[in-house]
Amino acid sequence: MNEEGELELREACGIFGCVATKNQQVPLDVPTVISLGLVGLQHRGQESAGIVTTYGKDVYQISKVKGMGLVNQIFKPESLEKLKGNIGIGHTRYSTAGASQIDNCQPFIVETMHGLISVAHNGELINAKKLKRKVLSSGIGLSTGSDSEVITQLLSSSPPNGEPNGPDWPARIKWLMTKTPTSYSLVVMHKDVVYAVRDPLGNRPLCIGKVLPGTGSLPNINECADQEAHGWIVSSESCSFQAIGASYYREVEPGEIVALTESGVKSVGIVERPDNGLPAFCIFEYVYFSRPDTLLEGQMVYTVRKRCGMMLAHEAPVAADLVSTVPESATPAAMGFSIESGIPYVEVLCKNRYEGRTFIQPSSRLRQLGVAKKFGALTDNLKNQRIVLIDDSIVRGNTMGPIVKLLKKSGAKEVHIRVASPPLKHPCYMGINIPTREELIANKMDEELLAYHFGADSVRYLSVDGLQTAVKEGIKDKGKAGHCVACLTGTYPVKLEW
Ligand SMILES: O=P(O)(O)OC[C@H]1O[C@H](OP(=O)(O)OP(=O)(O)O)[C@H](O)[C@@H]1O
Ligand SMILES: NC(=O)CC[C@H](N)C(=O)O
Ligand code: SF4
Ligand SMILES: [Mg+2]
Repeated sequence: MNEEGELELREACGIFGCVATKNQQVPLDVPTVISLGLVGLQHRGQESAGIVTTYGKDVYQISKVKGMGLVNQIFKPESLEKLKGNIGIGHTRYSTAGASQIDNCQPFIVETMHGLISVAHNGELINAKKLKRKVLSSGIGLSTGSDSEVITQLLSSSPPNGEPNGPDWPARIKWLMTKTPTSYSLVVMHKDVVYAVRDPLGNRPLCIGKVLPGTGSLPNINECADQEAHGWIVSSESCSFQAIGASYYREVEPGEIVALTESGVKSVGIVERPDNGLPAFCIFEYVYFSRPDTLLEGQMVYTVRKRCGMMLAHEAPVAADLVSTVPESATPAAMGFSIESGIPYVEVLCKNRYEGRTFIQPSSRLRQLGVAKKFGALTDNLKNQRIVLIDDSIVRGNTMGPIVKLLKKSGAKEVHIRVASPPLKHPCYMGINIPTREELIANKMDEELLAYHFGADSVRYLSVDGLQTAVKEGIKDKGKAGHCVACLTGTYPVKLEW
């Protein structure tokens, strides 16, 4: 909730982990690698960030730096100096549960029977309230409003079969996973291991990269399979690998627990989905949240967005002189629309690069002002032109109205809005703070009314089928892929229990 008491559509957090491999002549600078990794994930969370590191020898010895703000503001050389270790995890946050304040800043650290554990979480527990009651009734106090703290506390209790041979973290993680089906991608650090965990539905992304000696080269993993790793990393998105000189290794599978140690990467368990149904990977990661250079399910997000634009041109054609984008995230879809329709792609809006993403402004008033400050019209390109204007999504409708006004005022003859995703009508309970039903403009107006409201000549959305087809086209094993489309259809991947 913001100060006006309204829920906002926010992005998902970014999580990152790194382990240096043993016997390296020049050891990997793990704190710097993690901070670079988090910069690459900055688009997923801009409220606060934190890094925890250790040498993995003493279960009570860790160093941590956390703060409010952007990664580069928090991790300056002086603060990176404070981080010691050859293994660590990091987080960059957008709050979905618990206020945006330093107490809720991640990674969370708690002391367990076996020493300290640190946890960074992306997602939102669908049954957080129930689990919170469970934790509290077992006599454990909670000090924050964050569901990620609930995860950390649940991991600090022994699994039902006990631990006759010492701490069994995979068993503890599996036990947690049977208590909550979604939504979480986690990095859990204890002593000398980072566990990378993806919930059984695979709702949030998580992938592994191999750090190679030197920087700059990014060979395909098949080309560098024989090269010795300098370290291993795990990240919400592969876009963060490029800055580190790491190559993409593989995704963490839905329900999988992978251990990263100085000896390498090992799958240490998998929790099946209860009904053996398909995964429910968030389709909005493709539409808006992920960076276009990220690989999801073996395909580049940019390519999928382009295909959505092509599909949209096919489903909702219109006679026009040019196709354009509402920058940034809609640009690949606009390219796709242009290719499929044969109408040239021309830029009509100039974006102020110092203005952030509008969704995430802390209040409605600021969001509206934000839109006005964010765009200028490229008048020479649009005078007397019939424009097809592509956006990736319409949520509250704050962005589109002022833009159409600006374009018309600047001389556009017609503005036809084409949206590269279906109408957003239902809330998300899995890690994205989509506004309430009442605030979502698609619940108040159909396409015709929206066109009138925005002052546009027409509005058309992509169909749910069209979006799913565009996403599935590039997935190799189509039979195994499944996506959550709950905010578009109202059908949730699991029963909602509070
Ligand atoms: O209907 P609304 O409530 O206005 O929200 C929809 C807009 O918000 C997002 O852009 P945003 O400015 O967040 O980021 P971007 O620059 O990555 O496109 C999205 O891409 C749409 O343009
Ligand atoms: N966006 C997220 O993934 C948030 C994680 C967690 N629920 C929090 O609010 O901190
Ligand atoms: S409801 Fe929408 S935003 Fe939430 S996980 Fe599902 S597809 Fe993603
Ligand atoms: Mg946008």
